Amino acid sequence: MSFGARYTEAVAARGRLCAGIDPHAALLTEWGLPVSVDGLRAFAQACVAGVAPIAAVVKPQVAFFEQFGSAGFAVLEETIAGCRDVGALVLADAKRGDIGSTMAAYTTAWLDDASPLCSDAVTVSPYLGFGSLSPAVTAAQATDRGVFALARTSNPDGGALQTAAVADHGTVAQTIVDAGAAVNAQSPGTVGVVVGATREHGLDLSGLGGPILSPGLGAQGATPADLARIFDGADVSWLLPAASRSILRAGPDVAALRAAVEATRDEIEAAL
Ligand SMILES: O=c1ccn([C@@H]2O[C@H](COP(=O)(O)O)[C@@H](O)[C@H]2O)c(=O)[nH]1
Repeated sequence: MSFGARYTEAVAARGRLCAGIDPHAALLTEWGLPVSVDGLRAFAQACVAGVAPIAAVVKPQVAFFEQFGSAGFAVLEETIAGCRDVGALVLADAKRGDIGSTMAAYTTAWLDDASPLCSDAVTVSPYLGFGSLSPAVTAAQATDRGVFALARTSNPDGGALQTAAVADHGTVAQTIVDAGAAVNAQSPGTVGVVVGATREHGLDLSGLGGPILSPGLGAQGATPADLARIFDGADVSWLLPAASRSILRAGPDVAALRAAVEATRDEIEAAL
């Protein structure tokens, strides 16, 4: 089954929400956990129990595991496997991007069945040129996985580059959306794009044919009503709003985490 079909099935069954697993040091402390690998593991296990069984997509933020070195990566491996075991699609938020030959190694790490980090999809940075992502795109097509390319990010600094004009093609961000659309015309849903919920994006997303990951809800200030306004006219069946801290602050109680996922998802559904 193609990634687009797997994604559509997951969202139909569990609702439109990507729940982030972002073990910030401040959250570990709020949860009464030590800022250590043991704390990281306890945090991640609570997310596997409280978030992954009900969210359509979970997005571990790789940076928060990576900061603990190899022991952190071991926890990430357990977390990815645990989330997939309970039926969530795992989108590794690694934001990888490099020249093609190096991109091939990143692709092996995140999208190859033999890798302990293998996920259903991975975030990628297209700012070395969309073509540099070819190894990941080709692997995703061959294995029914996905890549999510940064287009118009949620942070205030992204605009200077991403909204720069490109002759006859709108903006830099629009070229990324259009390059993703060209891939999706061959293999629906393979390429998603990242478009933040924090501001107007100015993009034509109508021809993408793939998921639109929209971070920025909650901790970064965006609301479900903002989503409805910003994506008015887009095909919202592909829209995947994402929230991390605003859900995770409900922990460490597993039932409270579940309730926070459900409440966020229900607010999104009511607004869209
Ligand atoms: O444009 C982007 C791309 C990625 N992110 C990531 O999403 C989460 C957001 O966390 P919150 O706690 O909900 O703010 C985080 O992992 C970012 O690296 C993004 O925010 N914006």
